[in-house]
Amino acid sequence: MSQTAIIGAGVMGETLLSGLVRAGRRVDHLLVGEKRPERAQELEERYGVAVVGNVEAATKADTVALVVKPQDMGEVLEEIAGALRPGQLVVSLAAGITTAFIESRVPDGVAVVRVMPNTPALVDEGMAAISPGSHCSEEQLGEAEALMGSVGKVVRIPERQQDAVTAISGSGPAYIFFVVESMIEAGVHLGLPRTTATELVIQTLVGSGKMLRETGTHPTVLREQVTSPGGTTAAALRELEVHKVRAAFLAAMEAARDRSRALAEGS
Ligand SMILES: NC(=O)C1=CN([C@@H]2O[C@H](COP(=O)(O)OP(=O)(O)OC[C@H]3O[C@@H](n4cnc5c(N)ncnc54)[C@H](O)[C@@H]3O)[C@@H](O)[C@H]2O)C=CC1
Ligand SMILES: O=C(O)[C@@H]1CCC=N1
Repeated sequence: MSQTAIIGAGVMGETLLSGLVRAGRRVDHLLVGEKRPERAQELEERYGVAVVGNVEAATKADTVALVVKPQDMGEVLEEIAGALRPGQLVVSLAAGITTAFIESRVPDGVAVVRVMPNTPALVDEGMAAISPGSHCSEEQLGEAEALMGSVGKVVRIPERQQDAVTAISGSGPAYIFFVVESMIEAGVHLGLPRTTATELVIQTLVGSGKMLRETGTHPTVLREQVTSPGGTTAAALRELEVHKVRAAFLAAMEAARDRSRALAEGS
């Protein structure tokens, strides 16, 4: 069995680590590189995984997953480049960072795959989009697909779509949680106990998500089924249109896409 290293074990690094462990990956086939000593200790205690220096992780692993912030990527690549060798696979989960950026900092023959994951991977319901770099074989892309497939769904996309994907599914869970928070607050304003409002909103979200996935029916049709002529839903949706919520979603996701592009330029 090949060795996989995860360099940068914050929110997303631990999400991947925990998913691999849940999927049955032996911890002695995993290595972690993590800068903060207290975090390293926490992960060693929680998973029994070896936390080692980045250079050791990169040397021993066949697949190296880079899960540091985009701003830290240059420093990490500089540190591990000398330890990398042709045939290894580097999988980057960082927003904005292009395969060309990584390829220009690692030895020739190291394959690179760019991934945009999301946090529902923590409950094996992740959505990841993967794009191969310029010297990545079908087998190596398949390895990255299997890595992310252990924590959810995976799609292959051209790299030029990665900034848009980051805006939709990468950041997407935050928008959904924002809507959930807003609906709970509204319930409290309408006089419901907070616990009741929370239970109502979460189950409504889960039920609606399940309907979308299991019926395959278009969201517009599902929305129309809830909207009785002259009824309560029509009254609410009219307010959302008056407040330009649809336009706000478009502007928000354009801003996220633009921020992903800017991260590639190091800002
Ligand atoms: N949190 C999210 O929802 C998503 C995050 N991502 C990407 O994942 C990457 C990580 O994001 P988060 O986990 O949220 O950030 P985070 O800040 O929680 O984790 C980053 C980790 O990297 C460690 N680190 C920093 N420099 C290091 C170095 N030189 N060597 C070893 N470890 C180092 C930090 O100590 C920290 O534990 C980012 O590039 C982000 O764009 C992608 C999709 C979703
Ligand atoms: O906010 C961010 O930059 C990262 C990338 C996608 C989700 N979180």
